Amino acid sequence: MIFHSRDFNLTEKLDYYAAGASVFYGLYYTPIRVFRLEQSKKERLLNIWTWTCLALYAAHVSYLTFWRWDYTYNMAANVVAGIVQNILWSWFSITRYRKMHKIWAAWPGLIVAWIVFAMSFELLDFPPVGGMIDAHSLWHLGTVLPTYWWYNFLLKDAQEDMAVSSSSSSTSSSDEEDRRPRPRTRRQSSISQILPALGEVPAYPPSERFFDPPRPPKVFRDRLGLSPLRSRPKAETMDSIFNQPKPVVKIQDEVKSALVQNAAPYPLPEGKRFQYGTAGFRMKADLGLDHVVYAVGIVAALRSKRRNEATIGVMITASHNPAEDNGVKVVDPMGDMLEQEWEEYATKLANTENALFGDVYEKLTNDLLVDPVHQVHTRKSRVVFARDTRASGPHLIKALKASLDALHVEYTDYGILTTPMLHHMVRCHNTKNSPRPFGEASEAGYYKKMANAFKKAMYGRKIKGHLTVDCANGVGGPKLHDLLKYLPNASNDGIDIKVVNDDVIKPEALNYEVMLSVACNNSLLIIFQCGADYVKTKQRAPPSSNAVPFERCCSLDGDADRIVYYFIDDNKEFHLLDGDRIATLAANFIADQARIAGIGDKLKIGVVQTAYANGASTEYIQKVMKLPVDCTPTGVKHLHHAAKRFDIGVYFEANGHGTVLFNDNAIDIIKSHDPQSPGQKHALESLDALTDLINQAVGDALSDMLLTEVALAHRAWSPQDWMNTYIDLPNKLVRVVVPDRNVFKAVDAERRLESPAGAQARIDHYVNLTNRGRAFARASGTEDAVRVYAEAHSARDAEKLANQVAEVVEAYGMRAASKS
Ligand SMILES: CC(=O)N[C@H]1[C@@H](OP(=O)(O)O)O[C@H](CO)[C@@H](O)[C@@H]1O
Repeated sequence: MIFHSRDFNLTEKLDYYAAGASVFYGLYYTPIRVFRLEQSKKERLLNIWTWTCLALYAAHVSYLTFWRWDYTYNMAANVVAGIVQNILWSWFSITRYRKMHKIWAAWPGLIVAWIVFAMSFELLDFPPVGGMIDAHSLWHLGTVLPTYWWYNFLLKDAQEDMAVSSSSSSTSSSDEEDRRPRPRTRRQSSISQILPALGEVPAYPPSERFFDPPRPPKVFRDRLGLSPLRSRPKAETMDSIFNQPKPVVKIQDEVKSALVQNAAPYPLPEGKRFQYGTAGFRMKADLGLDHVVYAVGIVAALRSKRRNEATIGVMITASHNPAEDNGVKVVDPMGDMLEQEWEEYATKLANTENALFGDVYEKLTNDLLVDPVHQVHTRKSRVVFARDTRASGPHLIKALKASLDALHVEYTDYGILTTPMLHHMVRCHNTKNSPRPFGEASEAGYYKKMANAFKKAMYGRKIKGHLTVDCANGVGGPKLHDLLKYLPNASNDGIDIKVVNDDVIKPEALNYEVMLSVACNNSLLIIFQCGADYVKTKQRAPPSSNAVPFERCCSLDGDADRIVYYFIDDNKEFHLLDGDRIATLAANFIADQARIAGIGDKLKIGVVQTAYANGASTEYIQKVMKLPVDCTPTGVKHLHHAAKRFDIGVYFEANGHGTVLFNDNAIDIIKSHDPQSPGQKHALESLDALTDLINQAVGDALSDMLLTEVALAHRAWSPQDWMNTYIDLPNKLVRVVVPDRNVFKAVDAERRLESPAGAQARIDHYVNLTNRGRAFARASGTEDAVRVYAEAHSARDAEKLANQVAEVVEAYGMRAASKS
């Protein structure tokens, strides 16, 4: 090997400058990858680092060119830059390897060791062997192997990155809107920086990136040339990795038999078919729900492994259903609803005979957790769970623990919580060590976060009069009493709250719209009319609220994940302020604060509704508030997903489920914007407080209640002022029982029926005959029924249209049953 034997002045300089550039580039890139400086929230840091490195390199070249051609200095500069990188990569390897247990994660550290070994030739110089092979040439020779090795590490690291990103995005539902691109953060993810030739790669919130599921999706494999149709030389190796037959993982016999044995008290009822619906499984608690809950424990265990040991939540509740019902649902790592694809696995397990639990678990492990690259099944599972106050809760928790025990899952039992509190806990657990921790995973942590944010968001505003809160005799009652211990009262710039229907001792008192009469002193007394569902469907205040005219009242549902407001006027007329009203109030308030803060034009604010939203509210948002509105199928999982497309997405179902989501871009802007006036400062601080006050994991009645109070106080609005913003179109909701609701398949965000054939044409016919008429029918996801909604210019027309559509549904339902 001959090195530098024919150097000229110019070639020598080019050699040194190029080598310096390569070493300095390493110094530049290493902290970017190790500390993820490419994330949008670290943009400022990245800019500073870029300019520092450019300045260092320019100074280095200038010194050598214009000052002194100094070999010792050049060597020292390169060695120092190299040592810094080596230390960082070694640290990166140790921490990554500990976390992932994958050999390739340790490659950078091993490459460093190799480079140090090769570099020792450079430092421990010796006379050229045979007058030709000197120490310097051997050092260069030693750098050939790590290049190949390093390239492979970058590839693996990039694939891992894409797998993480794809998991964050894979919550897409199948509806049309969900296929639209998500808003991009300002900077692309690291993969697009490493492999720019791949083109655009969607960027996802950094907070979601640390979960690490297997296997990049096909679109990325194609882009990487990994699909069988491409024939690039490298593709064959990678292709064979991704397209090999999956290895078969055998689950230990003792785990399989524990799954079967522990299930013994919870048999699958004969002739029953369970389905994961709009909000998990929901049914009469004594008709086999314990079997379903047992199966859900297995789903949660699998899901936790799949999401890289993230904590998964399980909530036992049937929300607004009657007291004898119960239900169960799974909460994903960021506190949102279970990814849609997994509902199918939950349904499969729930319908599995006890004797087959071990085999089905083994099959799902092989299908979902194992491929030649990822052996996710060896990871741990972590689950947290809670229940509402229903009498069947403790038995169901026992069933859940039985399956978690069989699978050696690490779990925390939170006892009794509201549904949104459990979602909060899940997100807190999973963001504990992330750049955006959600909070403390305890009840006190939840109350403190909300109470502090409430005080800040109020910004000294006064709340007029007290608020009466009907807790539906559900879990919201005791939890609201606990929250009040942290909230200041009105005389201390806080809020006075009168709690009604907070009896959790009588389980049968929960929720109810059901008219129940009991004998009392020889007379009939009507009790238990309470809860958000009662108020919304009966358009009546619960008798126990005893509200005087214009007093603000609100009702929660059984698990406190939805809320509606209402008041009576001086003619004792009832006025409902439902989820649509809360959405318009919140969106209006937030958009105003953003405008006052001087950041209105930097943020995309939008509202998401379902087909049940009153047409007048949609028109008001679009025409008066001038904000975009998206419509999704029923169920908060759809709304939540759609709201993520905005910087600030406000979503509410008309029945009061909903919240507001702030994406990373919005939070960065709110936190970093430099206020130009005291007004701007106030508005920015209020917005900042709202990001904590609002439970962004899921719709939360307690948090929504405080948000509403803050918005009303800032505007100094009475409930009447709020009501006057627009006039609702009269509407009617009807529940139709048919032999098989599944024959009713809806499309276009559930606004039209695709089947049974001909039904939609009949509905259209009646809608066209009605002044300002709108109507639709869809199968419920939580009850065995079809729901019909109609609105029109007058209450009579709305009622007539609803009945006409209900008749269409009944007729087509019967016709389908007689055919089958
Ligand atoms: C018209 C209506 O209120 N539907 C409710 C109800 O769903 P259905 O699929 O309509 O049964 O329960 C869901 C879960 O609680 C809730 O998200 C939804 O808004």
